[in-house]
Amino acid sequence: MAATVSHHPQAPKSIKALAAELDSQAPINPIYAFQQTPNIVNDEASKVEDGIIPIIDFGLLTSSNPEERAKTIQELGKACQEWGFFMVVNHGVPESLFKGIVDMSAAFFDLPEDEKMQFKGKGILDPINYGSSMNVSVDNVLFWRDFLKVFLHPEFHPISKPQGFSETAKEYGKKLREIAGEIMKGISKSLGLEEDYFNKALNLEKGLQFMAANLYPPCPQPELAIGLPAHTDHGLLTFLIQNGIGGLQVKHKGKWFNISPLPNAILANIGDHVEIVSNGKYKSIMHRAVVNNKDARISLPMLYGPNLDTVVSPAPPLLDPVTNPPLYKSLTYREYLELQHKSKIDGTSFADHIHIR
Ligand SMILES: O=C(O)CCC(=O)C(=O)O
Ligand SMILES: [Fe+2]
Repeated sequence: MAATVSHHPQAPKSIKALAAELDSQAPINPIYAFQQTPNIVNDEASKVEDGIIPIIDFGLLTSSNPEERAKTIQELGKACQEWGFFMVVNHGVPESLFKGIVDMSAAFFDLPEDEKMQFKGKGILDPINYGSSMNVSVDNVLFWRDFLKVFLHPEFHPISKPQGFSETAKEYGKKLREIAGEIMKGISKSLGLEEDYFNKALNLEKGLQFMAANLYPPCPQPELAIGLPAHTDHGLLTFLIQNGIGGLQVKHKGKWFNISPLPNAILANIGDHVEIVSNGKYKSIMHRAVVNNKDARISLPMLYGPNLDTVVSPAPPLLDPVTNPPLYKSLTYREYLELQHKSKIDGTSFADHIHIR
């Protein structure tokens, strides 16, 4: 099932091409205006506030001073439990590398439509996948977004255009992978598990890691469209950077918050597979992307997950038959992704679908 707007006969090849054709007065076609509940964006927009989310100092998390490290692990655990989102600072990734990957992604979306189409994917596990929208196979709607996904690990998949993209993606992927590994050790310890628990149980050495680039072109009627509907991320950790334009909203204690990351911080969130392994102690948090009528927004999520063929289950050392029985079914990451892809986006965390009732 091709995840592209060309699926709809009346639609142009990408949201970028559509946005370029529309003038600012053009009425938006309802196929871009899907919301899980009618007018969710309109109804809830007034409740959006600027959120202050926890900050994790990566230098302290990896400190050789045991007290500093222990204190930061505690803060990390609190951030996972209360927000599911946090900003990583003092991470050592040079600003030039952030700029490099943002610029390369912008250059990709600027390629002629026919050249981008060479990378059109067929399924969620395609290592290189360019398209628009989300689950075109099951949702009768399109979202105001074009995307590119590239798998970086356990195998690196080079993409031939634009020139220099692959080199930058490789370097960026390697740096973020090191950071993800340390954060997973911290999360493991914060749950009371041994530091290498996730690493060993989920075979993270051969874990899936991919980058995505999302382009949200300016939209003439942003209040009627949605960039990405509310969802949680699969996998363990997502790291997000953006081109300085806001649009991410996170649901916290029943309210939507606008998130504006600190410059050069990496915005991190935990995914469904941390929720499963922690047996629900840390929840994967709903988030969505809204669009605006002025600036093109680029966001770059990097997903770090288990090995595709490893079964993911609640961690046995955390369980107790009476006080903490397993709440989630055991599935391989691959099975989870395939099941999720067959399901309609319904505004719930997909982890809820494998909840043992
Ligand atoms: O664009 C954003 O800020 C959010 C992107 C996102 O949630 C995703 O790609 O999963
Ligand atoms: Fe997401």
